Amino acid sequence: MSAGEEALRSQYVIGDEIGRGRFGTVRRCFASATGEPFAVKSTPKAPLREADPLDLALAEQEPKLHLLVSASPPASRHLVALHAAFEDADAVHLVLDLCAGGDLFSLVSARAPLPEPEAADLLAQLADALAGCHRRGVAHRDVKPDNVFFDANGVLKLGDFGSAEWFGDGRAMTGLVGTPYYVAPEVVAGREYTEKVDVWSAGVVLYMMLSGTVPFYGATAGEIFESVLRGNLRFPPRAFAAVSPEAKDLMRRMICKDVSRRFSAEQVLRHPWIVTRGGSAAAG
Ligand SMILES: Nc1ncnc2c1ncn2[C@@H]1O[C@H](COP(=O)(O)OP(=O)(O)OP(=O)(O)O)[C@@H](O)[C@H]1O
Repeated sequence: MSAGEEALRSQYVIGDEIGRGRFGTVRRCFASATGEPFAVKSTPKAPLREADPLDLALAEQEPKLHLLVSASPPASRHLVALHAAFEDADAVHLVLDLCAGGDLFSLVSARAPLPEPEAADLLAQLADALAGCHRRGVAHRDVKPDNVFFDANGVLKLGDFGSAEWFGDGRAMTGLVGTPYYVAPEVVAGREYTEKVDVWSAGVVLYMMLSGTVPFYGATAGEIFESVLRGNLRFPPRAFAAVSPEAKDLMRRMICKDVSRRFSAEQVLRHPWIVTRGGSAAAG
């Protein structure tokens, strides 16, 4: 057993595997002292070293950036908190909030289009998570439904800081990271970019919640990138006839090619459609 796994097992009892990602596995675990449940994400470094030096650099950077946003007091209650990290030459083990309520990908796959009050409530929680990250100088860079989780009480938690980057010293970011349907055009274009790439991706998530479709698509990653670069945002009546003008207004301000005009996460939180939670009577 490696030193990291041994240190992990000295404080946590390891349970069943919950899931598997491209490089790592996620297992249930329990704090030995209290029995409190967590999730532990373990990423072995050997396959990463063989795959791509950028992937290895990101995996090694993940705990630092994740800690920066979730250390007490957390930047937002809507971030998956990192409780402990164990690292050695072989692997990185991250002990995380257990998200027992599934993820947004499963929710939209089963139920989209969502009613506007529900979509607005989810986007408000996501924007709060992003505003918190951005205040601490961290861009997530892979906002998509698969990385948006729910805890056992249904509270939204943004997770997976495996693509995150620090921009806190005002430096511009570069590098093609993210996921084709959700990635911002300035990332695809290979230009320098800012934390507003996360707002574009969150806008695509909103479009997905309200219609069950994505705004930019293609048969291959290359075709999707071309569509993203054109950035021609449309609301086909078949999917959007029942969607309010206020929701469309917010999507236009998030999925906006001109970065200087694109909303920040804080501006999203102040938009009338978010403030009134999609016009729901419960808003206050
Ligand atoms: N904190 C968590 N609590 C509960 N389940 C989780 C948690 N984090 C991840 N999972 C689940 O574990 C699985 C693997 O997650 P992981 O983040 O390692 O990979 P991925 O995002 O699916 O893939 P990749 O990171 O390679 O793009 C997913 O099915 C995810 O739903």
